[in-house]
Amino acid sequence: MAGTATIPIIDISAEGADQIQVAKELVDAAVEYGFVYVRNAGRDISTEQIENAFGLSRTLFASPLEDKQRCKIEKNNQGWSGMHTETLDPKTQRVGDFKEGFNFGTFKDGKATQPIPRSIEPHQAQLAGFREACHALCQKLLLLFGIGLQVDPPTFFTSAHSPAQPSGSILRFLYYPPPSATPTAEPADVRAGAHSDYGSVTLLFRLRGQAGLEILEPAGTWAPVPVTPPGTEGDVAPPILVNIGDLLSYWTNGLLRSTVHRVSFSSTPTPGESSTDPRYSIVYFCHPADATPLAPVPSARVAAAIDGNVHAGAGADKKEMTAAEHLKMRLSETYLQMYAEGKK
Ligand SMILES: O=C(O)CCC(=O)C(=O)O
Ligand SMILES: [Fe+2]
Repeated sequence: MAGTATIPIIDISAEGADQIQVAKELVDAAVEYGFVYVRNAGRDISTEQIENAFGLSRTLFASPLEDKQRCKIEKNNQGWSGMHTETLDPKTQRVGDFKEGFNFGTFKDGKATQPIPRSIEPHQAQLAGFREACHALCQKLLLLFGIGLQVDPPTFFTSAHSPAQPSGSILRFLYYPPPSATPTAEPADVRAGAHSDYGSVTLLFRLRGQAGLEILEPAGTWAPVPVTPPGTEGDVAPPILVNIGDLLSYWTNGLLRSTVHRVSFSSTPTPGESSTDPRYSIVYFCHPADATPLAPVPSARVAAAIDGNVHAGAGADKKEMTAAEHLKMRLSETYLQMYAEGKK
């Protein structure tokens, strides 16, 4: 598949896999690409759980508009965002993203702690379970990063991501209407503007056949990221796409790369994929506990990255802040309008 992104595929839960070797491969992928496919044999998150989550997403976005509007996104980053509400790349976008989103914060005793559309109220426990499974997978990845970077102790990142503490972690459903329903879209418009994610690690679930995601390669060209990369066609579910967010890149002095990506209407089609249908994706943005100071990571490899500054930008003008301060800084750039209104 010429032109498609080269992203390593790793099976972190294969029986008998050597965890040191897996950790090394994961770190190498994060340093070089910022993205990695985690092969999904249903061991970490079951196929049924993922299918159910996509089913709930369809139900949610098909809810009456008033019901979604009742749950509008607030400064806590939870709730529904309508078409064009979010502008991920304000410098280049003529108009906001052609998408709807719904951000779920925490659940308590299987119940949401925020307003949610009536249609999904009976299914809150399922959503809570899915969010928990996503967080557990992120913890597994964060432990592997600790091992692969020889952080002392290797649980340095996982302890900072305790699910019991308040954090910016968000489970997000996304719906991109079909181009036939967005006749005002111009050729240069995008379904989701170019951006890098804000947190530590992101999990992305996609559906076979639905194109659109592209990453910005070092040469400055956009490369499509197939849902089903070669060799995974026979897997029970497409691999889960994992990428490094700005916070983890910042925390590791830019050693782990936070790669810019977008969702376009017209990415070069990968065989078997198209952009003509509605597109659904599910994202889990994993963040450390709010109070976590983004202090130096006790790893010789990370420390060495300060001078080399492998990827300029992320860690370049480093000042110590907490995870919550880092998130606030990034959110205020995306929801310009909401934050401007707040300032009035
Ligand atoms: O929908 C997708 O495939 C990507 C979404 C994304 O990058 C995001 O929400 O941060
Ligand atoms: Fe993203």
